[in-house]
Amino acid sequence: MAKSKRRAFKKGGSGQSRKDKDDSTRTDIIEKSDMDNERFKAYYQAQNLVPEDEWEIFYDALKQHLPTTFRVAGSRQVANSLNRMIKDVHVPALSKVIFEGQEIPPPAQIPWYPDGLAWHFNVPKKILRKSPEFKKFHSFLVFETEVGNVSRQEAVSMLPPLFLEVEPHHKVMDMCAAPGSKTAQLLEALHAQDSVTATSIPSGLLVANDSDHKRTHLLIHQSARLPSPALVVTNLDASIYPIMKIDAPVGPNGEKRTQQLLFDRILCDVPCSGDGTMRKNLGIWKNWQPMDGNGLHGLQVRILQRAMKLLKPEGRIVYSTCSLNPVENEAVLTAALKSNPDFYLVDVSSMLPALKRRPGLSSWRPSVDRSINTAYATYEEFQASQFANDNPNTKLTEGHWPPKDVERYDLPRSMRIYPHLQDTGGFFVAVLERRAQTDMNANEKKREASYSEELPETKKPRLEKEANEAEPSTALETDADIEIEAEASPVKDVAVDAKEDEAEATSTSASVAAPGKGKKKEKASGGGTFKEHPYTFLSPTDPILLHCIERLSLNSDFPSSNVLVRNPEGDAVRSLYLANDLVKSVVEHNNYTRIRLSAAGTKVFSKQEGGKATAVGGEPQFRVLGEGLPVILPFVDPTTIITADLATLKVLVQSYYPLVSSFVEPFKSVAEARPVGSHVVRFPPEVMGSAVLTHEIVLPIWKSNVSLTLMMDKKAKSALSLRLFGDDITTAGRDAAQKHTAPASGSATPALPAKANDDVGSEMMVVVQESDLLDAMDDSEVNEAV
Ligand SMILES: C[S@@+](CC[C@H](N)C(=O)[O-])C[C@H]1O[C@@H](n2cnc3c(N)ncnc32)[C@H](O)[C@@H]1O
Repeated sequence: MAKSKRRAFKKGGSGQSRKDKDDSTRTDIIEKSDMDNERFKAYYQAQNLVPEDEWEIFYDALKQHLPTTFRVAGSRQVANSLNRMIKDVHVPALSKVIFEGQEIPPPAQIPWYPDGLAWHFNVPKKILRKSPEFKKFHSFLVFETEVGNVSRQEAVSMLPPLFLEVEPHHKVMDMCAAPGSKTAQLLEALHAQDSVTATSIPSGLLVANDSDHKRTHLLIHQSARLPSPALVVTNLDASIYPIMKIDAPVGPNGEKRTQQLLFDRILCDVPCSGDGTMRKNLGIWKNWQPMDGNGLHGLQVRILQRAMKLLKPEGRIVYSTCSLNPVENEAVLTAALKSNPDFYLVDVSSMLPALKRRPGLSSWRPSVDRSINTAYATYEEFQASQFANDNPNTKLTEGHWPPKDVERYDLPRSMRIYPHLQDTGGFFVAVLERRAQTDMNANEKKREASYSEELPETKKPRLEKEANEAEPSTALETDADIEIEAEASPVKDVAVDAKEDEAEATSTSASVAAPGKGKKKEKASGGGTFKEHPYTFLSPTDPILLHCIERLSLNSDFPSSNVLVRNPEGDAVRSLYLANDLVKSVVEHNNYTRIRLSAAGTKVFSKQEGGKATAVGGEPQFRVLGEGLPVILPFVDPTTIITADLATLKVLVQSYYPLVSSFVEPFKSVAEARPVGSHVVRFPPEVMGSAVLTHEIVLPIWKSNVSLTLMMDKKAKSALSLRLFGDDITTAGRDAAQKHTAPASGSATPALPAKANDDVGSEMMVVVQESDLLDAMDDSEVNEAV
């Protein structure tokens, strides 16, 4: 088979990268002519997914190449600025591109996405490689993706966070979050108040969870693109997620109290069979069969039911899948709504009016076997059948079928997105809300209380071993009401707790007391591969912390009691993280191994390794990180910030360690007068020849005895260089150009605040080659969530 004819796939929701597989053993290579599946046709025609006369259009759309889509990410102000650049600079440059005699349409804004911040274009890879204009645009996208200003994400995958309507004060949970494209959107909503240069500290919280340990780390990596003190990452099975504790207001006698952490917003973007992604994951054509959806139904119901228990009254849940199968969608909703009568589906037909959608189905027939047997209209019919008699182990439950009173669930309020409606993948979204407590009648409350008995006995999810081992005792709590509980004893020293936690993490079993339920045996939460270090909050008088505060002249508003470290000793030895109050509360009141806490807050300071890394007196030197700077900037004394011009920035971008003496005045004298260590430089808007800096940018530098270093990750530096100077003038970029493999240069475009998001001190310089750019794009396709 010719390579050009082969297209690879990943199955939706499985997260398997094409690079994970050895070509010789792959069965996922498919010819265009293989895009046909009789079982798929028979099954979905039996469901009346679309009107009969629309079937061919729908089926044909599934076989078409999926357009490339991306979202301009980051905080609102930065995003709007980059969006203007795309509109005013890139789109005009891409209009009227003729390739092999054909006019290629430029990228266009996705009409339903708020503020026109999402784009789509449908250009074959060949054009991206060969058309100079598209090649430039492609480089721009790759670099901006690297630094987090652009998110490559399927259009339909952008929907669930929009329907969740997150605000900065909300407590938000993303139950199945990896690899994290929706988590990024949720974080952006929490950070809606960020400015161009400074990150706000939202009062809300985002708990991003995934049961897959490796994917949790991918999630942490992705979320680092929008560093947030409000983020917590956990690694648990969402269907048994424990109710965590947080601080409650102090009691009347000043006693410390805790309360259950219930969420305002929960996203359930559950694992699914993924057949809505067939346009991209072509192997689904070959392997599709209805039992995949049947098998996932139970886990999906349990995850949604668990979310319902973790939600506040009047809170909102968005349930979504990239599956077309009603068994994974409407059937899950009815099963969960049935056991939680205080929930209802919300009519969101007036939201995103430009989005073309179809109402959720009110009737469907599961297939009872692989060969599409949809003969049974109701569960009762099925149970009474010879088939059920002959096949007692089918594991099909009542919940797989529509209930008799299906009308009462308002299923048409849920949304189906089909590929032919607006040239996207297939998707399902439903918005559920919990009634205010006073609206619940006594009967409903009673049913609510018996929640745990009502949980359907469904097949155990196929999870990683360690996720199965993590069965927190509080997962069995049935009560989701907010309870203020008096602490039996004052809050213990967190450092002591952390050490105890670590000891627990290494044991194989532990006895813990579930609140109000006496002693109970619990499997070790820290089993399997959970080997995280404890989280310890530093004393505000910690000498290293005080040194960092002093070095940057942080004002007294800096939340110095919210700085934590991650090492067994609980000392400030390497990195310092900043958490907001809610994240601190989560860390302090929950055993970190039991909730398998994988990340909390964001890194702001790091020890400078090597060279002149010790200050006078032999103290280790710490520096502010690029990713941490926007978070601490609001607290930095403005008089300590050095002001510099574009010519200075150009020198800093061009070389790794320019000598202080190589700069021009007045910057040179200012830099000479500064002590060795971490400093912050602001570059005000300026025009210098063809380079235009439209917004102020603020960046961290490190001063050694004789030289300065711009503390930016190499890719962020290249992206900044391309934006500002129209070319990659960094050392890496010049090396690449010398090998005739440099990333394509773009025309000088207005600069955006750069995200300096890595640890330059320990960084290996790698030359970015043109082939890497295409691969990088491919990687983001592979990792992109659907
Ligand atoms: C559809 S993907 C989520 C995509 C993600 N929301 C995004 O936008 O990037 C489903 C995720 O659920 C995770 N998962 C599977 N079973 C789970 C469970 N029982 N609890 C939590 N996560 C689970 C998978 O590891 C996978 O990452």
